[in-house]
Amino acid sequence: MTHSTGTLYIISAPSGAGKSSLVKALTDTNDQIRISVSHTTRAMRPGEVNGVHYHFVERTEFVKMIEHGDFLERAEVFGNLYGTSQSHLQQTLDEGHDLILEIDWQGAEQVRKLMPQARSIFILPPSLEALHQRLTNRGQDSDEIIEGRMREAVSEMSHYVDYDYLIINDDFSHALDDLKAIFRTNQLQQKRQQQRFGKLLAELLG
Ligand SMILES: Nc1ncnc2c1ncn2[C@@H]1O[C@H](COP(=O)(O)OP(=O)(O)OP(=O)(O)O)[C@@H](O)[C@H]1O
Ligand SMILES: Nc1nc2c(ncn2[C@@H]2O[C@H](COP(=O)(O)O)[C@@H](O)[C@H]2O)c(=O)[nH]1
Repeated sequence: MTHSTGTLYIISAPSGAGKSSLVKALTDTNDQIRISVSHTTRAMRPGEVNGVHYHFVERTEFVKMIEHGDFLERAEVFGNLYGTSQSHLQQTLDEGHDLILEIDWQGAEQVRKLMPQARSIFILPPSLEALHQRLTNRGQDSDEIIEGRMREAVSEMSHYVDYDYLIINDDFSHALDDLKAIFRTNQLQQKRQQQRFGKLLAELLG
């Protein structure tokens, strides 16, 4: 019996493109996939729960965690610090679960260098107008914050070429089908590799 580790997925998108909504819908129907909970110094939004949406920490605590080498990757995004803690990451993969990191392009670059086997997906909105509308409709950020995020959107989107897969989130259910297909394909490939490895091992061991 061979043991298969899970796959690490990086998912990036400009703020408001629908990344978290798609990831939540995906994991609601697939219990093999886990979502990494990042640390952030951003203020908590109404309805967010500490430890569920993020680990909300003060900047001083975040800096201490950097000094202790606690982060796999970290970045300053829209004036706040965000990072992926190393703890639980390898354990989750070793348990055979796929793990999703919802991180920006700077974090994605750092993870690719450390874990080149990670698969990466970029999500684009159908247009900048739609992106603005989604940020407004979400009703969670002030106009000033929304304008700041819109200013960063084009620069964030220019990094889509570095990713393995590109999804356009126009119609939500179509985008979700695309996302599910990526995971299904990778899970099949993993299974095939596992079977080949098992066969090879059986041959070698006689
Ligand atoms: N295909 C879609 N059509 C219309 N609205 C959508 C679509 N996908 C997501 N939304 C809505 O757009 C808003 C932003 O989505 P979401 O919070 O998932 O974005 P995000 O990329 O995770 O943003 P952030 O990076 O800021 O966390 C939400 O209100 C969500 O319901
Ligand atoms: N490099 C990292 N980027 C992260 C991480 N967690 C989230 N993010 C990025 O921040 C923006 C804004 O998120 P919001 O919750 O404030 O809307 C988001 O689009 C991600 O790209 C992380 O751990 N590392």
